[in-house]
Amino acid sequence: MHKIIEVLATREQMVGRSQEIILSKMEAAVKSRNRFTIALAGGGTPQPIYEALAKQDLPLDQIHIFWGDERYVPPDHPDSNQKMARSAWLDRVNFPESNIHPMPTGSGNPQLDAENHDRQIREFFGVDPGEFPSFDMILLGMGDDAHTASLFPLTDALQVCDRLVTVGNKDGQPRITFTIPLINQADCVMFLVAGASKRSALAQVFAPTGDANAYPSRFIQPQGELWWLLDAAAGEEIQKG
Ligand SMILES: O=C1O[C@H](COP(=O)(O)O)[C@@H](O)[C@H](O)[C@H]1O
Repeated sequence: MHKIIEVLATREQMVGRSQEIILSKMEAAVKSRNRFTIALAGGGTPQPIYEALAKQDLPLDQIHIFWGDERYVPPDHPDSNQKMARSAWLDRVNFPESNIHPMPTGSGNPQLDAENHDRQIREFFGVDPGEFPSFDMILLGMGDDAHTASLFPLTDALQVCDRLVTVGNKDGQPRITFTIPLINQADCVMFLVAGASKRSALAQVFAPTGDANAYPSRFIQPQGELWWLLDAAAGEEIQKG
């Protein structure tokens, strides 16, 4: 793993820097494999990044969009991560619908939806059960409790290591989420963390030792690059060392 931490003075600079990194990973993947696979994060932090990407001239036919987690709500629900990314980016440009791979949330059975999406991802990448595909890039946020994707502290999802997708548990509410081994198989994982409310979780995640079950972002140790892009409000202490 190659870990890079950058603290940007403002949230706007963080947006600019993340866009730069996404575009350079996209260009490299399209050049070498004719395809760029990216999993998006939900929450408030990445929205301006998606809005900025919507203004770029991108090779849309070669970009495949997935999500690292999803709230268990219909796709047009205000809490839906898919809805946020569609309104901020995907619906603003001419994205081929067949390149958009949302997490299903419609069966009424979160376990079944997780299994179906697991199979969809395997079919897309052509991998057998027991194998983990490598996304070119996975974007992640981090909550004030150090959760990432929908991997919440002290929940069963943290122990799942034989599947790509599982059911997360946010205060008793189901979510659909990538598993830790799927995230860790990525070529590049980029955390986007902004705001002073994230400081204490960041201190726990960056501490030399600690309990990853209590601070799940500690589990994220990809085989490729790990970027932490922080704004100054979140990263003040980290910057001081
Ligand atoms: O619930 C979620 O929260 C995290 C963090 O969101 P943020 O608003 O603090 O940036 C997000 O990464 C995740 O995708 C989302 O479902």
